[in-house]
Amino acid sequence: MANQNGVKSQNGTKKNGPLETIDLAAALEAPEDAAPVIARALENEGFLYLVNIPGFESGELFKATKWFFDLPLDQKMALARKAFVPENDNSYRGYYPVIPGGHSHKEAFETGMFGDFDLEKHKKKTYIDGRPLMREIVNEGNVWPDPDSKYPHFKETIKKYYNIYRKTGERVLRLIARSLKLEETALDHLYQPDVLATFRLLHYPSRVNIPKSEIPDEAKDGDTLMTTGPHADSTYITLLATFDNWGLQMQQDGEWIDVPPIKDSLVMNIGALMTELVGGRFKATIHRVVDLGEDRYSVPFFYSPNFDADISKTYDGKEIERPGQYKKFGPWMLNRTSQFKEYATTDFGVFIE
Ligand SMILES: O=C(O)CCC(=O)C(=O)O
Ligand SMILES: [Fe+2]
Repeated sequence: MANQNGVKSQNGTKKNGPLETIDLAAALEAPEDAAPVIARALENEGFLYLVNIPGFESGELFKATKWFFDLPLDQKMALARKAFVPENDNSYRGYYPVIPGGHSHKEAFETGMFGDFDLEKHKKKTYIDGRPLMREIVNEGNVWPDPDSKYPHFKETIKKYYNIYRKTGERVLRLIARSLKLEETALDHLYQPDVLATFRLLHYPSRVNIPKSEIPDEAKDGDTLMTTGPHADSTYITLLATFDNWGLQMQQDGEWIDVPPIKDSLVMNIGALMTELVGGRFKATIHRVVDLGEDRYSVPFFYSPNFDADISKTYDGKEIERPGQYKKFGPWMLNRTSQFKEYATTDFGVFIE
């Protein structure tokens, strides 16, 4: 397993195992020092750690996450997306249960858009030939467990951490803009009025006690049992709390390398769209999650631009060729999302300019 103790690298920044560690509070004080370190980490590993993140305290988020998944299944299913419970109204946000039979073995609770966005205005759904509008699906708002439950602060806690992750993403993107020799705020307009991001609480129940013969081959790599198979993330940047869990591994030179837990850190990695927008300069590194015999919890935030953000050109103005000729972020992202089994039966609706 990788070394969990930080070692000093030559430029004085701390490396934890294979990865660079960015002290975010210090990076905000001296962005000109941090920006090149971030760029180098994204070019070389595609992963790094953020620590000393203003406002972020993983224990509080873990408590809320664990509380949610400990709810009885019927209370969680009351929040399930329409694809799982047809009488529910929520198509995009909410809960999805474990879908047995694949490499991906997890339940999730998803929220998004808390910023300045007026969700009430967007609650209504319009149908064209029986199909909803894509824009309204992504703006449908969040669903919440019964407010009379024993954990009345769940919604406030999730909202608080959504905003901490979002702010962190914005800060890191400014450092990335700087590292690309752009104005620090050059990319900000892509993230207003709010990001079309997903904040996902995850629980991976362990399958070690299930007979091996009942576990699908796609979840096995020799003797290693996976709970999420090898993949690259789709969008811009992923910010991920792994709490004190091992299990996350990234691929480097054909080897699987552990990404060990570090207290109060967020692991950050790059998605495929960011790779395209920076002309291939940053890596969308393949990673997976291994089942180590215990239930695992994690909380990623898939930080993305807004629905209408133009993704047709690189940041230095070169046309991007991609299948489907998607020019706007929203339809591109939903097409990609529908390729995951958790969304395969979801109708994301009709796209109108
Ligand atoms: O749970 C983790 O540690 C990683 C999750 C992940 O890779 C993903 O959701 O894309
Ligand atoms: Fe991932």
